Amino acid sequence: MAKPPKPSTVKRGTRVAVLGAGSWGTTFAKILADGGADVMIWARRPELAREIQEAKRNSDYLPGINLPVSLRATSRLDLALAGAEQVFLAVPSQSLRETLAAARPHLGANAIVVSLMKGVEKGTDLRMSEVIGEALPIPAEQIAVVSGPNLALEIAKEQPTAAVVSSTSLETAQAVAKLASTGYFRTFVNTDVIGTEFGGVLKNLIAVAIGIVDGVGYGENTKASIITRGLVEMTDFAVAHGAQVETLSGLAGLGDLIATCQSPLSRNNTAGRLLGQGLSMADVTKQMKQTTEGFASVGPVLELAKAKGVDMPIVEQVRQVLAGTLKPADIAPHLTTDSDEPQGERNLDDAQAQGGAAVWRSVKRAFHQLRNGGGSSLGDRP
Ligand SMILES: NC(=O)C1=CN([C@@H]2O[C@H](COP(=O)(O)OP(=O)(O)OC[C@H]3O[C@@H](n4cnc5c(N)ncnc54)[C@H](OP(=O)(O)O)[C@@H]3O)[C@@H](O)[C@H]2O)C=CC1
Ligand SMILES: O=C(CO)COP(=O)(O)O
Repeated sequence: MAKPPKPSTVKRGTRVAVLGAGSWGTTFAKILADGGADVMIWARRPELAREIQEAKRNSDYLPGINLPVSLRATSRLDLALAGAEQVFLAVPSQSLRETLAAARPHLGANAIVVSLMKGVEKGTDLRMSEVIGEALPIPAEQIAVVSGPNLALEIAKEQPTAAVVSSTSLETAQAVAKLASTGYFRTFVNTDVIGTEFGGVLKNLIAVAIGIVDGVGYGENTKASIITRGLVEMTDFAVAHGAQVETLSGLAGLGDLIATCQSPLSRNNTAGRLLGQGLSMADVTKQMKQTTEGFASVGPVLELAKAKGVDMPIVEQVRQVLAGTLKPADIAPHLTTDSDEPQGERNLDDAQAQGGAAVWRSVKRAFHQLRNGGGSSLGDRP
């Protein structure tokens, strides 16, 4: 298998495909087109492909947004993938494998394949990059993931933000970052695929918890406690699975956690709020018109946590609320414990976070860099 192209060989007008024309796929296609790539987006519904192609609009998912005139759309996978050097995937996580099976015959052998998704596959507990590695005959060096505080509608309105592109190959991450960069979208790179992917998966679950307590009517103390303890859970979990602790305090971890927990634009947050207001999981699922990844990944995440002996009390409470076995009003950041004794606050510098002290050093380093005009963001490199 040939090596992916070096960043220096990636030129403007590079042919890329985006599979999935929902809110994120369409927004990402806009980022790529605005950055100068030749983008074709695949929508599974021909009428949506036609609207994007002809009216440069996606009124189902991004009402009011004008898409770039250069953006092309099709409902045919073969046309979308023909000649694509980079292929970006933005379908719901649980449908990735079937989408890849349909795409495989049309995919170039050297194409870089990039997950924009934030989920874990039910049944296999695999991250999206792992599903790609299983479903396609390409080496890990040709696979990348993108994550960060990236609420689609804000970005579609060209409000500035940043993201991180991660691949085990720094060259691949840089090649993707180079294309996926424009005036309002700044991309950093790292090689910690595990931390980058799990950051995106886990913040969804904490955002559901935040939505629940919001729906119940609890205030800022409750939410701040859940966000803080949630970051500890996220870090413990990801590090136990091989992530670098710095990644969880970067854009793909803390950054995305803040955005998703704060914003009513977040579907996970919104779905949690409906649960907190008393709706059942089935009713919330019916009401949500878009993908709510947290609902599907709560089971796989808890299985993965159990396998590594990681305690995830907030995520466990989310599972119980979803299952209808815990009243939303009983969800709390108190962290379930069998002991009546007061517990020490297990912070990010706890030994279990394996090098959590490094987080603190990184935070201090980042503040120092910011104060001195440095641009580096913790583990994510420009
Ligand atoms: N929206 C956001 O702000 C962000 C989302 N993400 C991640 O991106 C991924 C996609 O989310 P998002 O775009 O928001 O989701 P949306 O719900 O907005 O869109 C989903 C897209 O996938 C298509 N789709 C649904 N089911 C299938 C299927 N079985 N096979 C093939 N295509 C299917 C939909 O087609 P149709 O319209 O025909 O139903 C639609 O084009 C998720 O993992 C999410 O976590 C990441 C960062 C930001
Ligand atoms: O991942 C996102 C923002 O970074 C989008 O979050 P939701 O899927 O909850 O809308």
